[in-house]
Amino acid sequence: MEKLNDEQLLQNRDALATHYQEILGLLGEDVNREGLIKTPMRVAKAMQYLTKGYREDPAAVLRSAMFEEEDYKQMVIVKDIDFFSLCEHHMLPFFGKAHVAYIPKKYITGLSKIPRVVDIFARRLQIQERLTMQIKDCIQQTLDPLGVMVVIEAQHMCMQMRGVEKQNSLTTTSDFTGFFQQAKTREEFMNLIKNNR
Ligand SMILES: Nc1nc2c(ncn2[C@@H]2O[C@H](COP(=O)(O)OP(=O)(O)OP(=O)(O)O)[C@@H](O)[C@H]2O)c(=O)[nH]1
Ligand SMILES: [Zn+2]
Repeated sequence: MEKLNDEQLLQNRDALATHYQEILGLLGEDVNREGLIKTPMRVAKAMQYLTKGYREDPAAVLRSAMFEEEDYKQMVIVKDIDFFSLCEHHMLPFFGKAHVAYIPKKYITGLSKIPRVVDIFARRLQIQERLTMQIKDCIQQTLDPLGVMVVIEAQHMCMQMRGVEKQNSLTTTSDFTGFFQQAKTREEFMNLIKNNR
């Protein structure tokens, strides 16, 4: 997707606000009532914020704190990373926790960079499966570790507030590379994210 510069971003924000005003009217609202006067611009800003991941580079974030570390060859796990995303089918939120593990080969990254990568991919229109794969691919391609695994547990508002209306269902997705192809390695990760809270 093309990167927007600041000027285009502001122009798009104005255009979005105009459209949201029309949308409010089409929903049967009185667009001139006091509570709604600023709503179109608020929604425009909120939607640009919730999709700002398109304008950020996750690999650059990982590389910004990438260190050579030849000796540590065990799993590094960052678990319980809260995220909020929007499903691309309904543009309704889905949110939950991401758990990420990798086994370094030559490089490690600053720990905070993993949740930053999760956020960059989450702040786009997504499906949970693709979010899972993109995080995995970005870490694999940038750090070139011996393996990476991503598990995401999420609730989808499009399944809770509407549609099938199942309030307690949780969707789990996972994807992995390298050493995580071994069931034992996956088990170790799954045990570590379940326990020790
Ligand atoms: N695989 C996958 N499906 C998703 C995700 N988010 C939403 N969906 C599903 O996308 C599907 C879209 O199906 P459609 O039948 O075209 O849409 P719909 O008529 O609104 O479907 P219902 O939600 O069943 O009412 C639904 O089954 C949603 O539950 C996601 O992250 N991954
Ligand atoms: Zn949906």
